Amino acid sequence: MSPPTNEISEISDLPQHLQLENRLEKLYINPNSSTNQQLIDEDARKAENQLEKHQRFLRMAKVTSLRSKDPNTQVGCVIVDKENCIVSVGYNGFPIGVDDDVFRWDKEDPEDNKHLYVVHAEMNAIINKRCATLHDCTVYVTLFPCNKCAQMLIQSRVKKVYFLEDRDELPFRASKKMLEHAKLPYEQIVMPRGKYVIEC
Ligand SMILES: O=c1ccn([C@H]2C[C@H](O)[C@@H](COP(=O)(O)O)O2)c(=O)[nH]1
Ligand SMILES: [Zn+2]
Repeated sequence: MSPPTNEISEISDLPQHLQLENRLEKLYINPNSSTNQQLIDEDARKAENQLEKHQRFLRMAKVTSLRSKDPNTQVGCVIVDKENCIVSVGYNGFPIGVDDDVFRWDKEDPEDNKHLYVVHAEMNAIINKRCATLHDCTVYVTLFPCNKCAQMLIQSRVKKVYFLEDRDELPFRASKKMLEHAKLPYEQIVMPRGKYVIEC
């Protein structure tokens, strides 16, 4: 529907680039109106609630990581379904029956180091799942997944990965390349200080 006649003469007198600008201004929604402010406030509240939910699950992943016997890096992973129910947890550790006292946790000897034995937290969480499928689940992990874990998460068809810490090392760079190509989104969450304080 064309604008009223008197507007046509005003708008058509303007240079082309101003004509669009003029029309856009007429569509401009005033954020200061009470209705729009309420919409903006509601969006802000929803975003805050979402962030708090991610922080809660990442705090659980951090608590899970405390069970790891890796003296250098403890990793925890929590997987939740579409209803935000926890369906699995995992931490980095040696396989069942592989004795922590026999196998070494150090990493100096290329022929005998922990990386040859340790099961990653994400892998343990995938294996430990108490549901038929991880399809569309959300993964919370304290350390960004390596390339091998990224493969398993992609194959498990999880929906998104939230993480606390990242590393600029080849396995993690390769992981990002795969996740982005597979369109599996990931997001780093910042925890305010004190969020790990667990009242026992
Ligand atoms: O995706 C990952 C990557 C690493 N981990 C675990 C494996 C190891 O136990 C530590 C890393 O040890 P560094 O001494 O920092 O190399 O993290 C994991 O669980 N998931
Ligand atoms: Zn891994």
